[in-house]
Amino acid sequence: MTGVAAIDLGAESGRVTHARFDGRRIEIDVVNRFANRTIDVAGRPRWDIEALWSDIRSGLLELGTRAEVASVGVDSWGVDYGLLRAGDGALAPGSRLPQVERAAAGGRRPRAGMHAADDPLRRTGRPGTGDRSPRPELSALGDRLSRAEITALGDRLTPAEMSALSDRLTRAEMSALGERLARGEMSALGERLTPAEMSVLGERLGRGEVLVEAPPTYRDPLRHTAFEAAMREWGPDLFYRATGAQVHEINGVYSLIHDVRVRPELLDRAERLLMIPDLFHHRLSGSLVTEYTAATTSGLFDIARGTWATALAERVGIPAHLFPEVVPAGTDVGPLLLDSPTAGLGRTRVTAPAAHDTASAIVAIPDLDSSTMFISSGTWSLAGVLLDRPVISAAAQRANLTNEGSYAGGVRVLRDIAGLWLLQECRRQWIAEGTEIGYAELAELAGREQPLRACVDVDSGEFLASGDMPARIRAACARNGMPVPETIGQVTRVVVDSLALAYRRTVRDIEAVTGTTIKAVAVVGGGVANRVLQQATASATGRPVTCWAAEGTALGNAAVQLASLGELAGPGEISRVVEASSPPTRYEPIDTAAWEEAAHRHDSR
Ligand SMILES: C[C@H](O)[C@H](O)[C@@H](O)C(=O)CO
Repeated sequence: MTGVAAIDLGAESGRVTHARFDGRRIEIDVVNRFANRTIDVAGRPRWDIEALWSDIRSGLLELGTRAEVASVGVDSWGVDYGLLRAGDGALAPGSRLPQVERAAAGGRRPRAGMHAADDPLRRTGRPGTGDRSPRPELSALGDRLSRAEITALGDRLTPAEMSALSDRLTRAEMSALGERLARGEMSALGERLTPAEMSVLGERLGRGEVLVEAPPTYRDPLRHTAFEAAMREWGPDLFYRATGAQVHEINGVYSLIHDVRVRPELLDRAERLLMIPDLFHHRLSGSLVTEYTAATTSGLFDIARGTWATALAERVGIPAHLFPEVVPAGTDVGPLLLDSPTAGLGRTRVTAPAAHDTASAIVAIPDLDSSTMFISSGTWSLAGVLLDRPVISAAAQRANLTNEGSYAGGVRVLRDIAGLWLLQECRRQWIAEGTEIGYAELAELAGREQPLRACVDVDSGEFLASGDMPARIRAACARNGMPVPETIGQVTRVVVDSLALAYRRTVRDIEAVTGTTIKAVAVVGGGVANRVLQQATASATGRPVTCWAAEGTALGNAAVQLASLGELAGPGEISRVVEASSPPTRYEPIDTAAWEEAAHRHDSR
């Protein structure tokens, strides 16, 4: 039995899960579930990274008291990033890691996060001596010494010894040694290390890379204003053609452009940009890389060439040196470096899964091919197809279909649909008004209502921000001359029907833009629990719907980690295992004529 920790962070909530693989199926247990709240910083909503970190840390430590954890990896929502600055600027930005390409090419498990040509400190005895043999007596040393003794040893060790020990030291002990280094107490050490080795050691010693500020959120009204300004100044084509990414106000690139213009000192202080999941890989292992699927959601990554869109960045004033090395999903980014780890975390590796949550979610759909439209159903509904190449065209741009990277190659051509956010916000309002109600009850109430009485365009920008969603839905219905939903059940029914019609439009647009024929729909994620929505989806699209795991993102995250550990042989075997791990639920289209008519009525408005 192999166990890994799959950490899945959504816009509304996060969870540390324990995934146990018995050779046939993966069992997912939620260790802790926590809310993901934004904090107000100078009047702007920002992600509370410290709160998330503390929840992640306590979940992991708790899991380590009762299970052996072979690996841990984080996935999260896309588009958002954090800016890091080094303690005293010793980072060597931009130098790439040939062994990652070599490992990826040879299918071997890559090892990343180090900037020197090879991890000289990990294996060599004495730098520059050509002696590359490991020194067993040193790691044995690490095993024998107590923590206090290790700290005391700090200034007597050679670089190779330092590296052997660095795997065993907690972050606090690393920084203690780092301070010594900074005080020049160990200058002798400096003389023995090459600059690349010093930078590696600096990284491992956790030179206090800190977030320049709490990351901005995609619902920040200021990103909307920055988007409009960028569209006025450069127009959509510049961004779309350079990246193949949807031209959407949620993309992180627009907050960066705003900061370049309005707060240049912020960019001057920043050394590295990391996407949200990689901010946590950094906390867990000190790594300073970004995983590919996460990078492709930034609005700054050229999916066609597989590199950062540096020409676009320079054109809009974003310093290209911020861009980190990009590694494939499944990359080992280093040993877990938690302070006082619990027993089961002593040998844990940190592995970058398909770190964009949607990319992990579709790993949990068995045998996904281009004739099936996937829907990753959570705060957002990401509806699209998996193709072997990006689709970058005027038609795709008009339909605002984006291209995002996938695990083991392939491209997700999809649309961001506002999703269950509308229902989350309605529920938040009803609870604030004193009605405690759960999602299951909301679905049940909607199921009792007459379908298709009214619907709204869930993708119109009016529903992006938070605040009294039921009133905004009623206002939109009134504005469009539709019956205004009064009760909680009626409002929920409008959300359900409107989402199902949005999925129908997306089937039609994807077929038109990509030339594929969609024969079925596969849904994964928390939304599978809403049976009324899944039945409406089948009827609105006129296709059979198969629902897979509610915790599909965590399942996909874990499967990629297990493949990286050599427990699974890759996409084919992953399909077999996720199929065995989550029995599907199927829905067949009914009353399709009514949905056809409603769609025409709605689209003709
Ligand atoms: C803004 C959304 O979070 C993002 O576009 C989407 O891809 C996602 O990550 C949903 O979880």
